[in-house]
Amino acid sequence: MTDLPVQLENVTKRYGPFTAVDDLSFAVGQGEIYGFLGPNGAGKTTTLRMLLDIVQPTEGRISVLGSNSAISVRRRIGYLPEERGLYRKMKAADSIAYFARLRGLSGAAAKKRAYALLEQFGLGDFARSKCEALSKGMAQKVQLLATIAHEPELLILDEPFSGLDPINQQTLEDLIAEQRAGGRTIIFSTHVMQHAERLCDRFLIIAKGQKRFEGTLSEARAGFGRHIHVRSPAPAAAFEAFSEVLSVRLERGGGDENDYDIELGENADPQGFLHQAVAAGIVLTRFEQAGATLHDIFVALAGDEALAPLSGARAEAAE
Ligand SMILES: Nc1ncnc2c1ncn2[C@@H]1O[C@H](COP(=O)(O)OP(=O)(O)OP(=O)(O)O)[C@@H](O)[C@H]1O
Repeated sequence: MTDLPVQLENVTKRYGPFTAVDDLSFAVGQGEIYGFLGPNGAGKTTTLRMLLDIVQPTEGRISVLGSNSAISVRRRIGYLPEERGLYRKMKAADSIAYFARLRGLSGAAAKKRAYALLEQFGLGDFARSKCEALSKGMAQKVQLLATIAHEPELLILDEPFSGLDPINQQTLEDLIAEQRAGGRTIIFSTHVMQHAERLCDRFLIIAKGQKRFEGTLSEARAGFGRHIHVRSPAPAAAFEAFSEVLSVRLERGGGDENDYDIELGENADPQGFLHQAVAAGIVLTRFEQAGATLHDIFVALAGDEALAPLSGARAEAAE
């Protein structure tokens, strides 16, 4: 089908009358970090399981590392499932070595790698601890290390950040970035937009089984209004009267210190906003321009409101 590590064409998955994934197509390039974003029940896990040939699509075609079944190339794939699970009685190092051996490493190489990874990721002291004695976050880290121990060229991580504290979330971000620097291709699903915003080369937003957007952050932003953040003693109504202002949201308020998030039209010039403020004698003690965040885009494209037919600029962004 293609040289791309992952490609889906018109993939649909139905469970009886229910369509979990609806005519979904996307491709992931070699060495990309690809974010898979969607609200609960959007079809992310189902899609990742179809990629891995754990469940079969009702319709459509899937290619993974040049094969039409991930099972035949499983040694080249690392998969972190959404439901975590380690053998409770097995030691941390043995767990990692066990998964690495299943993926083709020799016993000695697997063990050596397990100890090295645990050391590298701050769990050296727990190498001989049974998994049942690890905290939830530590166990998750061990499972992640088991996912990468055989140095797979394609990593598929289902909600890898959930259950990790902020420090370990950062460690995981670094790990994902390092894996990419080593030439690997990574797909991960998440609800947390900040991770995707920082890490992903491209991302896909899915809702109700359907693709809402695929592309880069700047491509997503192009279809959205521009935001500015201002601090001013003036009331919101003063800004609502300006031309090109679509909405004014009070982020923090009180006395003379109101912080507003102001959305301007797509082609509006933020300097024009400044001129209007000066002309109206409005004091601004802060003025910052910002693109829409991935959070804004996600809510607009995958929130309830966006489940109605899309219109205008947002529909174009979702094409
Ligand atoms: N085996 C199954 N039988 C019937 N329905 C299923 C099955 N597996 C998934 N579904 C349904 O398909 C839809 C998509 O589920 P999926 O787990 O793929 O969503 P998700 O995007 O991963 O959600 P979450 O973020 O909550 O994990 C859900 O409505 C779910 O109930």
